[in-house]
Amino acid sequence: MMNSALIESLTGKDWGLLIKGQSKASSDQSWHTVFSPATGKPIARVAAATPKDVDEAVQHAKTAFTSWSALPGAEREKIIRKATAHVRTQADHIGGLMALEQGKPFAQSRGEVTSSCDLIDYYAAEAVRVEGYVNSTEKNNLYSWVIYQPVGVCGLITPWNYPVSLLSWKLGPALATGCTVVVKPTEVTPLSPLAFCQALIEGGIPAGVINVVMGSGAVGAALVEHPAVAKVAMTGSTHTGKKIMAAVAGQLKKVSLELGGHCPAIVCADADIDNAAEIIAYKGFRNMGQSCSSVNRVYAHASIHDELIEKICAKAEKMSIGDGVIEGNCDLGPMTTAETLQKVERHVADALAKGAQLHTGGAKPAGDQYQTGHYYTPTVLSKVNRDMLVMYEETFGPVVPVDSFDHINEAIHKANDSTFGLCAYLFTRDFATTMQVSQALESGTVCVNNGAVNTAYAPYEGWKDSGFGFELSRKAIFEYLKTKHVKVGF
Ligand SMILES: NC(=O)c1ccc[n+]([C@@H]2O[C@H](COP(=O)([O-])OP(=O)(O)OC[C@H]3O[C@@H](n4cnc5c(N)ncnc54)[C@H](O)[C@@H]3O)[C@@H](O)[C@H]2O)c1
Ligand SMILES: C[N+](C)(C)CC=O
Repeated sequence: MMNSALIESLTGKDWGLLIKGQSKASSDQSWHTVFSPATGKPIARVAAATPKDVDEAVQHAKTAFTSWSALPGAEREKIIRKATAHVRTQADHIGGLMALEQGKPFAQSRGEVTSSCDLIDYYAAEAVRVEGYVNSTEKNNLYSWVIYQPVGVCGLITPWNYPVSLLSWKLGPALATGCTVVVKPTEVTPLSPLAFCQALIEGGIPAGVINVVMGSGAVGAALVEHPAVAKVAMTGSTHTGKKIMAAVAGQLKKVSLELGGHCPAIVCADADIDNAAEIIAYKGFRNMGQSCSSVNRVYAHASIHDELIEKICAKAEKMSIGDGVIEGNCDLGPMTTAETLQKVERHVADALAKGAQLHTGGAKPAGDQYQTGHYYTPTVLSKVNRDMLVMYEETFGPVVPVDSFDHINEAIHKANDSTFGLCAYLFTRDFATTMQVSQALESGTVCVNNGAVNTAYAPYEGWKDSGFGFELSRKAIFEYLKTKHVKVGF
C-alpha cells in the first residue's frame, strides 16, 4: 500500500526531458498533463519534446555510443548490474508512479519494476557472450571470421499497459550490446518509465547512454525518422506499427515491432477444467485485460463449455477491484484510459445486440467510489460468433467471450481465423493433441496448460499483424547487433 507521504512526494510535480543525464524543459516550454485513471485528476506534468529536443537527445546518444560501445562486455555488465541494484531501491517510488498513472495496483506495479530489473540483469550477463565464429575457407592462406557489433543509437518507443516492463525488454539487450538509446514512452504513462531511466542513470549508467523524450506520437515519429537512429524497437498498436514501417522505408533502418494481439484459448474435453478456468481468468482479466497476450476468445469443447463458463465466472466474481494506489493489493484497478473503457463498452454492447449471452460483469462495479474512474467488471460472454467485434478486434479490456466446438479441427480453424498471431493457449492432457494443435496454431507463442507467456529465456515474436522482430531470450540480442564478415588473405 502507498502511504500518503509517498503519494504526496510523487504528485503535483513538473518532470523534464532526460537528456545527457540532465532533466530539462522542452525547447518551446510546452508541457503535457498526466491524469489519474482512478480519479480523473491531474497527477503531474511532463515536458513535451519538440523535434529540436529529439535531435539533441539523439546527438548525445550518438556521442555516448563511442565510449559505451568500446567498453569490454564485462565492464558493461558490472555497470548495468550496479544500476539495476540502485533501481530496486527506488521500486516504491517508480511503482508508485505506475500505480498512479496506469491504474495497476501498487503491488503489481512495484513487481513490474523489480522484474524489469531482473530482465535487464539477464541481458547484462549476455554482454560477455556476444561471440563471433571462424569459418573454414577455400584456401590455407585465407582466413574468415564473423563478428557482431552494436548497431548504434536505438529509438525505443513504448506503450502504456506495461510501461516499465516493455521498456526493459528493449533496454536490456540494447545496453548489453553497447548501443545507446533515446526512449519515447507513451504520453499516457510517461512518469514510471522516465523515473526508471533516471534511476538507472543515478545508479551509474553514463550520461548520454540513456535519454528520454516525452510527448505524443509526433515525437515518436521524429525519433523514427531521425537519420542518426540506426534501429527502432516499438511496442504498440498495429496501426502505429504500420506507420513506423512506412516512415522507415526511405531509410532502411533496423526495426522490430511488437504489436496487437487477439489471443485464442482452446479448451479440450480432457483438460483440467479448474486449471483452464484459473489461467483464462488470470490472462483475461489481469491488468484489466490490457495486455497484448490477454486471452481474447475461448473455444471450449461442447461437453465442458457450461462447466468452464461457471468456473471462469466464479474466479471473475472473486476478483477485488479498487483504486490500486490506496488498495495496493487489490486484484484489479481502473482501466488506464477513457477511450479503452469506451471500446470495451462498445464491444460488449455490440456482442449483446448480436445475440451474445452475458454471464457476469458487463457494467461498471456498483458503488460511488467506482463512478469517476475508468472501472469495469470482469465480463464473461457466451453464444458469441465471428460477426461480433469482440471476436476479431483487439478489445484490450477485461472481457472473455466463450464459443464452443465439437471437433478439434473446428477449434484450430476458428483460432487461426484472425489477422493477429501473437499468443495462443491450449488446454489438454493429451500429448498427440498438444503436438498437433501447437504445430497448427498460427501464433508466435503457444502455451499449453499454462499462461506464462513471457520468460527471459524464450523468444517472443508476433506473426501476421502482431509484428516481427524478437524480444526476450538471446535472440533479442541480435536485434541490436550488426553482423560483419572479415576475410583476410596473407
Ligand atoms: N506485442 C506486444 O508485445 C505488445 C505488448 C503490449 C502492448 N501491445 C499493443 O500496444 C497497444 C496499446 O498501446 P498504445 O495504445 O500505447 O499503442 P500506440 O500504438 O498508440 O502507441 C505506442 C507508442 O507509439 C507512439 N507513437 C504513436 N504514433 C507514432 C508514430 N507515428 N511514430 C512513432 N511512434 C508513434 C506512441 O506515442 C506510444 O509511445 C495495443 O494494441 C497492444 O496490443 C503489444
Ligand atoms: C506480455 N506483457 C504482459 C508483459 C505485456 C503485454 O502487453
